[in-house]
Parts: sequence; structure tokens; C-alpha cells
Amino acid sequence: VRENLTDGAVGAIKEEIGGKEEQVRLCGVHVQEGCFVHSFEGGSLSFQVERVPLGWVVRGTVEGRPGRLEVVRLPLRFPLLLHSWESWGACPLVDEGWRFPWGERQYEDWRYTVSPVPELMREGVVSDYLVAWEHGMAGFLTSRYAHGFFTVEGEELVGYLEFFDREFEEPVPLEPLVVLEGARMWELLEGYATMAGRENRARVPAYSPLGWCSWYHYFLDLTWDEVRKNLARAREWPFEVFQVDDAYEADIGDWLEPREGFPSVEEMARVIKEAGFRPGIWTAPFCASSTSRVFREHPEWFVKEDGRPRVAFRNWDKDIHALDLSNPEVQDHLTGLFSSLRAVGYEYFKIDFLFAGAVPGERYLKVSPVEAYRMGLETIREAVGDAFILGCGAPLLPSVGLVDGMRIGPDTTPFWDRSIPDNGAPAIRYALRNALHRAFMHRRFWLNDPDCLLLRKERISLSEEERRTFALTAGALDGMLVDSDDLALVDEEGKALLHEALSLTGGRPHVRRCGEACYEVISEGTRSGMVRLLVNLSEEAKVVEGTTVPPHGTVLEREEQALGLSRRVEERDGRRFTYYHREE
Ligand SMILES: OCC1=C[C@H](O)[C@H](F)[C@@H](O)[C@H]1O
Repeated sequence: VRENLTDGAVGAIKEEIGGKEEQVRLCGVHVQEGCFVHSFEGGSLSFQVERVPLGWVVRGTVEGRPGRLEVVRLPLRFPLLLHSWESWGACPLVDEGWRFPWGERQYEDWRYTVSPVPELMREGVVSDYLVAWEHGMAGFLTSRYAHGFFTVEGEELVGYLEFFDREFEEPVPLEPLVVLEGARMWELLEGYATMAGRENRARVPAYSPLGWCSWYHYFLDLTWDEVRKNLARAREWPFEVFQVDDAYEADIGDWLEPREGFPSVEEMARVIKEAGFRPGIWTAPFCASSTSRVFREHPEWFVKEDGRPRVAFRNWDKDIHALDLSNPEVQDHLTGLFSSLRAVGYEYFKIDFLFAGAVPGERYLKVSPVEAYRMGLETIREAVGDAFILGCGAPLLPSVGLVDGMRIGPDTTPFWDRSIPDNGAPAIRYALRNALHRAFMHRRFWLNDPDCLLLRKERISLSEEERRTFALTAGALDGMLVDSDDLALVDEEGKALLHEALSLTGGRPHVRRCGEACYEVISEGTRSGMVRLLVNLSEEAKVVEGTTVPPHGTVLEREEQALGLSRRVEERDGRRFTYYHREE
């Protein structure tokens, strides 16, 4: 169905990028195949440039004290797809003159959710890990030592590797960089994600757990009684996982101590398992509040600033500190916590606010924040074995290969957007936009989690159309489907919507932008054959190839009939070949 690029389109693309190639400079060298050495004050970089289909790959090693290393300069073309370093971060398509819409107190209390180098986003435009434009993209394939990002500088896009104050006595691998041009943005992003997924040995579970989560109905007002009520009703639903979210714990950081009114975490797991579900639990494992026992008893375990534990962010009306994940005692603490939770029966771990593990500061080992973060995540991965890990509020590229699912957008909300700025704050509209803009990561990095479905008609300010838009988009994108309602408030229509979303999963989704805040998702091989979903996130109706899509709405076309296609299936060598043909 996805028409190939016509000769004219290829010609136009070549025209657009032709001649700009010599404007691509790598460490100051005009891009060309070969091996190069680039010296900087305090060290040197040896790199090789290799041509690949549609672009270049740069690999190499770096030693000494690189600090913030300029790697590439590219011609600047708007509109730009900007990318943010962690789950909740905004991924907008922007035009010249755009500036990040900082919220009130966001810089003081939340700046490290925006970027590990937030000061840059105050003055200019930063895109973390990758950046893309109509027919091109540039991106780093790994983030093991350094944080890779791009800035807009005059008429150029400049790519950097931030090593913070790290010094390397021996050469270490450079985070490989790819520059791809000559096809549509979404196709290039899929190609990039395939390369990066392989580079990081991505974990992609064969199936996506269907579940229930307490957060988006109860928030911190959850009671054990409400958990048990939903557990009883969940038997009438197709859930496998039943996950208790934030609210059960005595304090942030004291995960094995239940809040008053809750049983032990062991008892919670036993009750959930006895009801026939796979127990899931939420933690923010790299965080501890200033009032927590773990912080009071081990202040030396935390990332410092000028010798004192720094405040990584503020939430829950508290100062939250970040565990120093390079400290062996902290790693032992995390191993003890997660092996205990695994031992009492938890099979699904939603680990949240992970960005805290990568905030800059003074640590036990002289490693970068990125290295420390990966030490902490590797510790949890090893402790839980084959259990499912859902990352959240997580630096994305350093997490590939260590988590099974990943939240790829801001929190959903029981309202559309209430004119909330597009800066990572909770809003279902931007959760959907991120799910569409980051669809290229799905099943290449992990399973994408667009956040929870809201199916209830009461105590919610979403229209039926808006609830349907989220559910069907999550399904068509083959995203994780986790419901978050008081099940007593969900009627048969709501349950049917979950099943309709489920029927759209299992395919290979491709996203194409078809106008301002309007998208086409085509997915082949879903549970209901090929589907095409038009999604309109804007405030006015949009017409896409003759089809009118309502504001905040969708139009779903199923199967080949709706698409004017004939289908032929052939079984050969034990494999099924499905051919779709459009009658001209
Ligand atoms: O505090 C609970 C919580 C915080 C973050 O926003 C997560 F994204 C949201 O899903 C919820 O788990």
C-alpha cells in the first residue's frame, strides 16, 4: 500500500540534498570515506567514516578528557523533528524560531527531565540523541559513556558528545554516529532504529502483556480495598498483568515498607497471584526523598554537589535525591531490593523517574552520569532475571538492551490538553503525539508503551471520541495495552473498545504525517489483517485523501476491501506470503 517513491520524488530529494553533502563536516573534516585523527586539548579522537546506503556511519575511539566534543556539522533544514532524552520529553516538529516552552518552576524543580544539559535548552534548541528533517536524519547509535545531542547554531545543525568531566586513560569506543538522507523522514528513522537496536542488542519480547494499572484513576488516593475490588472485577477482563502503582509505599525510597492501610509487598503479590494474575509493582528505584529511611541512614549513597547530596528534582512535595549508581553499596542495595521483590512473586516491574540516576554530580567512581545510569539499570536487570521491565521517565538510548518496554511519552490525562504547554507535562494529546513520533522505536528498541488506556465514562473529561482516539492509536501502533480505570466505572462499550484496540495490534506499523497534527498509521499483519488509521490531533477537522477526520478523532479502515486491495496468500517453505494488490 505504501506507494514507492516515484522517480520524480527521488529526483526532488536528490535535488534537495545534492550539493549539500560537502556541507557535512565531521570533526571539521568534510565528510568522505577514510580514517582520521582529531586532536583536542587534553586528548584525541580516532574515527573512521564509512558510506552506507543513504548515508554515512562514523565509528572510532576517544581518549583523554573530551568534555563536550563537536562531532558533526550539517546544513540546517526546517521543519525539524526534535527529540528529547527521556520518556516524557516532548518530541515536536518545529519551525525556525521555536523555543522550548519552559513551565513555571520547571527549570528549578524538573530541569533534568528536559535534558542532562538543561542550560542549553534555556538559550537555544536542543535535540537529544537524534534529529530529523523532511528527507534526512542524524543520530547516535549508542549512549554508553557520553550523551549525544544536536543544537541549532546559525544555519547549521551541530552534533556533540557530552562526556561531562570524564577522563579516559585508555581509548574507549566513540558513540557511533549515522547521517542518513534520501528517503522520507519516518523511513529513515525506522532505519536508524534498526541499526541502533542491533548495536545495543535490544530486548524485544515476543508478546506484549495486557494489563491493569492503578495510577490514572486513583493516583495517590489508592487504597488496598480499591486494589482488591478491581482485582475481583479484573477476572471479567483479558488482563494478564495486574500492577499496583505509586501510593503503596511508606516513602519514596523505602519500597519494602508499606504505607499505613497496605499489607506487605509480599502479601500484595500473593493476593494478586492468587487471583490469577502476574503481579506488577511500581518503584522509582534511583530516587529517595529527604524524609526516607534510606536517605537518613545512608546519605553517603547519593549523588553530591559540593560534597552534599544534591536535589535531583522535586515531587510529592518533597526534595528527591538521586542514588549514586556507581557505588557498590548502592548496587548491592538495588540487588537486594529487586531480588526480594522477584522472590515474593513480582513478574512485572515498572521502574520510574529513572532520569534521576543520570543527573550530573559527584559520584563514588569517576564515571560519566551515563555510565553510572547503565550500572544501575544493569544491576536491576540482573536481579529480576526474565521478569518484564517497563522503563519510565528513563533516558532512552542508554536503556536499549536493558528494558523490555518503555514509556515513550508524557503521562496520559483524563482531559485532552487544557492548553498545557508541550514541555513534557501530562497531557493525553502529547502522549499521543509522542507515540506517533516515536513509533519507529517500537520492536526495534523495545515494546513502546504509549501509557494507559482510559475507558471509563465517569470521573473523566475525555469525550468518547478522545477515549477512542487514544485506544485505537495505541492499538494500531501495536503499543502495550494497559488499562487504568476503576473497573466498576467501565461499561460494556468501554470493554469493547479495549478489544477493538487489541484487534489492531500485532502488525508492523508505519507512521506518515499527512498534515498539521494529522497522521496515517498503516499496519500490515495485525490480528485483523491490514489496517489504516487516520489520526487527527488538531482542533479542526482534516481531510486526508478525500477522507474527513474529526478533531481529536480517527478514521479506521480495515482489511484490504476498505483499501481497494485484493489479497493473495501463498504458503511456501513453511512461511506465509501475503500479497496485496491495488487494481489500477
Ligand atoms: O508517581 C506515579 C507516576 C509518575 C510518573 O508520572 C509516571 F509516568 C506515571 O505513570 C506514574 O507511575
